[in-house]
Amino acid sequence: MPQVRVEKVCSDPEVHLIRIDDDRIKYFEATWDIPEGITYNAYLMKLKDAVVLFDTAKGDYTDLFMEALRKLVDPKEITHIIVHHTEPDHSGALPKVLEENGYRAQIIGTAFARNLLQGFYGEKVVENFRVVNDGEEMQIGGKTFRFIAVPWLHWPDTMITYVVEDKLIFSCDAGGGYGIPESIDDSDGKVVEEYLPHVTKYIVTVIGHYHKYIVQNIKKLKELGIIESAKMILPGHGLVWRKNPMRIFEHYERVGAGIPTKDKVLVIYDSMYGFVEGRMEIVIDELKKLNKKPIVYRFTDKEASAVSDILGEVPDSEALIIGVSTYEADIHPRIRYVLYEIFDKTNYEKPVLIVGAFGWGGVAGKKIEGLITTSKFDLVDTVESRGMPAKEDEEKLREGVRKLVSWIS
Ligand SMILES: Cc1cc2nc3c(=O)[nH]c(=O)nc-3n(C[C@H](O)[C@H](O)[C@H](O)COP(=O)(O)O)c2cc1C
Repeated sequence: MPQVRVEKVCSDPEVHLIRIDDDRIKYFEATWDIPEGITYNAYLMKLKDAVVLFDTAKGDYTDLFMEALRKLVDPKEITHIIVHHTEPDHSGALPKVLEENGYRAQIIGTAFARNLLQGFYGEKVVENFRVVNDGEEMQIGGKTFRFIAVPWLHWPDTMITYVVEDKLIFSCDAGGGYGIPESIDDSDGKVVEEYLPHVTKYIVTVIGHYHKYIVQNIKKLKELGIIESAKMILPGHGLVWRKNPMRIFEHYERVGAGIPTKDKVLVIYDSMYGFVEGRMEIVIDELKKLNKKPIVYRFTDKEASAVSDILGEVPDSEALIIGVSTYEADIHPRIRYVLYEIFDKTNYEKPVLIVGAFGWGGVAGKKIEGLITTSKFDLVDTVESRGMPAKEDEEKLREGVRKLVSWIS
């Protein structure tokens, strides 16, 4: 059952986190398996003559959100609502907030955000909307709020807010992750270590399609000098970063650039009746002999891996091995979908070995080769043959793995 956590994260200025812990969700964006759940973070800042709300929560949890908000402030007293990104997991409760606010608050966001809010919730919601441009500053309650556009992190509407005097970055989706961390901030190293793989999975599934913008936007923020000096990063999902604020953007940069973890090789395969699997056992054995660490995801008649988990493993892998059967003169449907998402969301310059099995005419290997040609990945070799692997197939498979490993080193 989703819970709400309300905690003061900063005393001067007074900032409260309102975090909805969504453990009911199964498929984020109706697609990505997230048994780890997700949080929706909003923040309330109380200043001398202003009360500022940064984002809201998913519409399903409007009542929970309003209850928490009312404990902190009479919604009528909210003077400004900053909308960093209009995706409904952050904006769903906005119409209700405005209704209880009596439409007094000024809403602040990009021109894109204004149009999207109007489309999602109607004209009334944007009546008092103030469009801000990239780099624009506003004085609110004695503080300087600088708004910085970070387009495609994760939509074209997205911006972050930098509170200049206090060096606080309200970063919405940028800096966020899946999971429901047991603490609210990064003070516990163990919590951070458990959380970061969920961040990687979030980055690739949610922002991966635009991953070049991760690198570009972080470069932009670094050039503005606000990341190095940030005292706190307050994202729209997951942990608040106040012990080591740099860490989350360093992690984003590593994922964006696809920096590998030494010796990690991602192995993905389908096998309907065990013929591909027989090949993969040889491949995995050879990888281990060469001191590589295979991470294996499979699709069989007994198990199906979550595609979101597979995608989360790609950025820090040194190389990929794809095992595939030919299915109705095409790539097996499970692998077809996985590859579609890999090439779309995690398109990195990494070597790939294809291992295939077929019955009467191999097609899958050739089709994957074609897909690799139009991606950033590099084809090392294709080892494809009929049915049960013969002795000479085994030698070719081991040779293929050796080629892949020498490509990495
Ligand atoms: C539904 C289905 C469709 C298949 N389509 C083809 C095909 O179009 N061409 C081919 O050469 N083999 C085809 N095969 C045979 C498999 O590719 C072959 O048996 C392969 O060894 C399967 O490996 P696996 O048991 O590890 O999945 C098909 C098999 C099945 C069950």
